[in-house]
Amino acid sequence: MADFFYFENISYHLGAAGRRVIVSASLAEGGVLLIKGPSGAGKTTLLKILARLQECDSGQVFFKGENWLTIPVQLWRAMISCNSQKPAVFNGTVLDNLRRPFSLKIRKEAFNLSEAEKGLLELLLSREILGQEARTLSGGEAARVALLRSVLLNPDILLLDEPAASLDDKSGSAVRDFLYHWVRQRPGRGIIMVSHQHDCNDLPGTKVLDLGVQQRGVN
Ligand SMILES: Nc1ncnc2c1ncn2[C@@H]1O[C@H](COP(=O)(O)OP(=O)(O)OP(=O)(O)O)[C@@H](O)[C@H]1O
Repeated sequence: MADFFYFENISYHLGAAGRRVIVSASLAEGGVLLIKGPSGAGKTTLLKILARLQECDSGQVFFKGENWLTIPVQLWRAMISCNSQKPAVFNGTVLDNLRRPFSLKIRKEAFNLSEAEKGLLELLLSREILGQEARTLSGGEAARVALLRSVLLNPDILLLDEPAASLDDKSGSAVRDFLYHWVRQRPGRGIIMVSHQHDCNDLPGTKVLDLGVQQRGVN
């Protein structure tokens, strides 16, 4: 389904007087869109725009046929969940951190402990980590906990900024397996991911938007 999620002529500047980027691309249901390009090409900025955390100069985004501006921003952010390169870690244990957004979110699902434990194991983290102070986690552990927190909230689309950047090969591979399983596990999901990993390109349903090569992306 080509019109599951797409953006048209999204235009933005890199910094106050920086280069102008104009991009268009689409994401199929069950698919993955990889955003690539050199450092400073505007990959993170594009993710923030799609998450409605930052304004663009012009352009439109459509999700399931609806223009983004017709959807309240809080609802949009619940459906289109963004994980930054520097994951937010709050005071309290890992369990507190995983539970935290359930008291704030718009959706009605309750926190599911067994789903959280299953996710931890799939991400090569032990159940015992639930009792650990979240601020004592390593960078790679914190990144995986933040990813799990987003997934437990059951978004439609995950926007991920280099989810495997701080991980060793084994953990990075577990994260990629987890994500590719997640996106196909239920209909109505998709992933847009900034990634420098080359091993994702060949996976079925994966498209690449290269901000270093072209300003107008794939359609
Ligand atoms: N809030 C801001 N104010 C000023 N300049 C900014 C701001 N945000 C981003 N930039 C600039 O815009 C450019 C693109 O930044 P962005 O983080 O999108 O790049 P990137 O492609 O994700 O890079 P990297 O691969 O290094 O993470 C950079 O030159 C950055 O300094």
